[in-house]
Amino acid sequence: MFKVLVSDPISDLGISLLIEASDIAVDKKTGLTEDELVGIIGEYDALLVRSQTKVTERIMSAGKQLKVIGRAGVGVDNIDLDAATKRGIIVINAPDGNTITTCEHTFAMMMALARHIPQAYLKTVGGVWDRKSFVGVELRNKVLGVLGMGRIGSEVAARAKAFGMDVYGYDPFLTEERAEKLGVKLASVEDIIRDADFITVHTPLTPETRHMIGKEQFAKIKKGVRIVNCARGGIIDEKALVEAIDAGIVAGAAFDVFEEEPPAPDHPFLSHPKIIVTPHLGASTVEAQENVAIDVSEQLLHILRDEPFKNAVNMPPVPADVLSKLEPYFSLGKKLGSFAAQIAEGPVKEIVINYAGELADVDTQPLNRYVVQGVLACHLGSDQVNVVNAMHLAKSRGVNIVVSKTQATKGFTNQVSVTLRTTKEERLVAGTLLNGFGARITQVDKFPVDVEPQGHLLLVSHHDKPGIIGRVGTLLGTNDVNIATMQVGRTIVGGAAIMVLGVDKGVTKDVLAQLTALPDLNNAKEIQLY
Ligand SMILES: NC(=O)c1ccc[n+]([C@@H]2O[C@H](COP(=O)([O-])OP(=O)(O)OC[C@H]3O[C@@H](n4cnc5c(N)ncnc54)[C@H](O)[C@@H]3O)[C@@H](O)[C@H]2O)c1
Ligand SMILES: O=C(O)CC[C@@H](O)C(=O)O
Repeated sequence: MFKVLVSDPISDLGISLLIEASDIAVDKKTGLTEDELVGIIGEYDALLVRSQTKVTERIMSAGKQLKVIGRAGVGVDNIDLDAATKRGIIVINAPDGNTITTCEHTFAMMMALARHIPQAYLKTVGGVWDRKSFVGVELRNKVLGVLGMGRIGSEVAARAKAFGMDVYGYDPFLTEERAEKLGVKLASVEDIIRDADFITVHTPLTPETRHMIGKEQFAKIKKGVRIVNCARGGIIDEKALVEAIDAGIVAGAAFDVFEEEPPAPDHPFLSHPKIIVTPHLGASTVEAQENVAIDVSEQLLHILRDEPFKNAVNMPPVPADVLSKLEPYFSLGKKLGSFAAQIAEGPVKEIVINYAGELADVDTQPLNRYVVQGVLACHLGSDQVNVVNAMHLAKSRGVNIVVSKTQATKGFTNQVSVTLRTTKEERLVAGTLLNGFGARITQVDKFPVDVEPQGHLLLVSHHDKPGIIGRVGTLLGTNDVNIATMQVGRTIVGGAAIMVLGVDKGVTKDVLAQLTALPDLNNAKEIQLY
């Protein structure tokens, strides 16, 4: 008999599959503290949560029998994934079940914002018949900018079209073909900032999306824009948003999510007349809660019964003999994918992985997944992509994966190269494992280099001319950025060249812009590898 603990409110109908299974015993105990969970988790094989329970490392180490944690919903930011992976606990989620519900909530928020419904309601029930203060705007003929065209963003776009809106979409995986199919204009963030009357965000919260609309964007944004966030707190800079509203730039905002949840009682959103809020209700419908609970219950049953399952967020199923040959390359593969994704511009169309040398004789499928994970995690969020779901996610986003192998190497026993083809360009990053020295990046595009793939790196492309290295060093020094390592690569003297610098801390966008403005320097990009 397997024991399942449900520690957040989840409807019986959703988990009826578990309740009715003869080999499962379900306990529902909601509102427990971490200490209380630590006290009882040891007797359970599975834990089923929504977003309230924070599944910490402490809880997992006390869960000696715990095989699986099910999240009835999309975001797994309340589960310590690393701790789960370390212990071999499979984490599963239900990414599809609340898409429509959250899309509809976004629309409810957008319409309530356009027509001041919460503010008007409060006045009316307070006995004041005020028709003058609440003149709204129509959605028809307005430009809606959708940042993040995944499951929810695409559904929002479809509904916006039915309202007669002109929809702009931006997503690193949105290609011209897909945009056309969805009937949206393929736009950049800048296009959206410049033209949109309404902006709605539907991305995960990642280092890249954190404050993707902040002070800098509000300085250029279309006056009178209205902003909706039903995705994750922090994608829009809350402080900068309040300033932009108070400065008369932004007309209003509707937020379902906060940088800190629940927000402090004195949070400026809670008393601002132009901001409407809900307490993370995006997924809270009877239908969605049933859908996600049914999905996750099904998967949970498969895992407990040792049957094939989908939507695992964390576990790499690799046979032991393959593992011993490939394991040393997993981290390198992921970093090469991540490096390539961080330097390539435009929506990714194809990932080409080439194995040279001894690796050509091995079934590299598990390693392919690490490379693809590295590419996708950059845009989808590291908590959403893992070696189990990486290929599925790539396929569902129309990203083609090509794997080629060759016995011949250029001096290395093994070499892995990752070529990323986007709608704009093709970028290549190759690496190897050097006996006794560990992982190295050996090539970036056509340039040979020798770089440890670790920490903060800067990739600078320039013309091979005297003085350029000094200028880069001086500029970084002036901006308090310490250079730990530096590699220069060129193919001909006086031609195109690159520098890869290891720096002790991240650099600001402003420093990158200053670097790019240096004479004879074409471009500077920051890459973070962990
Ligand atoms: N409010 C709620 O209750 C609620 C409910 C469900 C989901 N969510 C949240 O909504 C968000 C979207 O969920 P989804 O199911 O559509 O996820 P999804 O993975 O299907 O879509 C996210 C999309 O964001 C894109 N993206 C990543 N980085 C980007 C960037 N820098 N610029 C533009 N696009 C970028 C990705 O390519 C992807 O297509 C997630 O943050 C999820 O946690 C909130
Ligand atoms: O459980 C919830 O209501 C939150 C759901 C939502 O934020 C998600 O990521 O799925």
